[in-house]
Amino acid sequence: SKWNLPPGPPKLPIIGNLHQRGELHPRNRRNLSEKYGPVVHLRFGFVPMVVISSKEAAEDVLKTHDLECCNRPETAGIRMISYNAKDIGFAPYGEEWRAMRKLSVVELFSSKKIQSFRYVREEENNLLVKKLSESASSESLVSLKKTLYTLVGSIVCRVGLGQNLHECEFIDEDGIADIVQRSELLTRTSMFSDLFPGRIGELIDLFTGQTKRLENAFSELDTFFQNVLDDHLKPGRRVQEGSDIIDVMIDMMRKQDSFKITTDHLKGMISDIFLAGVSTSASTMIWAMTELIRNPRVMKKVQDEIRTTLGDKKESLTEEDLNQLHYFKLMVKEIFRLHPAAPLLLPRETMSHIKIQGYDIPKKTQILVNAYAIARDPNVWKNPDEFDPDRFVDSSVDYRGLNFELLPFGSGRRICPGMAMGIVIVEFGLLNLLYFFDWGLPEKEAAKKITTGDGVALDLVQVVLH
Ligand code: HEM
Repeated sequence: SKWNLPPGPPKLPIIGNLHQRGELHPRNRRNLSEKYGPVVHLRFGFVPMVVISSKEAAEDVLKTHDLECCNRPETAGIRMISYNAKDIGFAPYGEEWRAMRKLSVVELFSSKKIQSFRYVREEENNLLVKKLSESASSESLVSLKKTLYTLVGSIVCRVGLGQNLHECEFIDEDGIADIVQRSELLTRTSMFSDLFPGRIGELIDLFTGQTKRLENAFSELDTFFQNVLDDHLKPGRRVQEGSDIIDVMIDMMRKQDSFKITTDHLKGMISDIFLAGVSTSASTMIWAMTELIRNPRVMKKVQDEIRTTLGDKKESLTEEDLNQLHYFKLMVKEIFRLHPAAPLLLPRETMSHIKIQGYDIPKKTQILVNAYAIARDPNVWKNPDEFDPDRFVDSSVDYRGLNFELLPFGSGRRICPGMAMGIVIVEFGLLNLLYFFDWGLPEKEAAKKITTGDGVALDLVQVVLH
């Protein structure tokens, strides 16, 4: 080749590196960079791909070449849940993406909006504390997955979609974890036509039944999104928390005073808020509780700080209580480092030929920024696999997109717009769990485990009222 392409494993004819797909699993990703360096070239079928695993190379892509990369709805499942890229997360760079993102920032994520929904987060957390107190007094085990998906789902659905899950007719509050996980299955399901675009790929998917399987999985999600939309379209709808972003979009659609908003844009927005908002925050909290239960020294240090600072007598907490805590916030930062909810960020595609760390990256190459490997790079972090919030005591490294060794929310033009909301949901939820309760593994039986994100976290745990 006339180009200096990055190194990578040898490619077989036609399939390329398809037989090495497992290398892209979060736990294996570091192996790839250990063998080939921080910029690795792969090809899955006909799709060329570059995986970035160092902070310098990530900075090159996300800062220097930000404008030359756009997000890529790379699989059929993602095209479905993004309603053909009519959402924010997978919309190509352009006017529509800009308008949708701006809408979300003004109507959902501005600091004024986030502040004004403080009472929803406080109410939902109080409800959680009440439920957990009942589990504690009856000595029944608690499922972290069910508890935390329900907490985050209730907050996100109330704030973003105007749905109070405790009264909702079309979704059960305890069913949130299942529905989100079904969507994750959709994003993970690989179709032949994703790797070999064209008629032949589509026919093979049809004959092997993959198309049908994907459509079935999507249909349940789509029904939920359609119900949310129908609820907004009902004449005389009872608006509990004031009009939300979907009301605003419907209004804009009727007045035709913006870009041409279609039902796909509305469902794309609902899908983004629900899917991007719920599983990210819930899985971060599950990992925080898992690491704390596994590391009693850190658990004690965090709880001592919380209980000494806030005193022992509070009946409920407010978000202001978070401002007084220091070590607690370092613990959350350490969780964002060890367990980034989107380990490969959102896939990008080069819109022109660029150079990363001296390597040529041709136009239309998929770029995956391996935030997981970067946050565990032994050249940057001491004992990178250890859960140790103390590493941040004298460090100014932060996770808000400016330090490329720590990118749980991404960086650049596509940085997570829900970051401020996600942080407060995670921090305040954890604060309530740690202030009011003591946590441990069940005494006799082994704790049930769940696979989430990059590994196996705890699910069933024991809770005791402090
Ligand atoms: C702990 C919580 C969260 C984490 C760790 C997280 C992480 C991320 C990451 C890594 C990205 C991709 C950024 C990139 O590729 O550079 C992203 C994008 C996005 N996130 Fe979040 N997120 C969280 C919470 C939320 C919440 C609460 C919402 C909405 C309710 C949300 C909505 C979005 C959207 C719409 C995008 C796509 C942005 C675009 O492409 O322009 N996120 N998030």
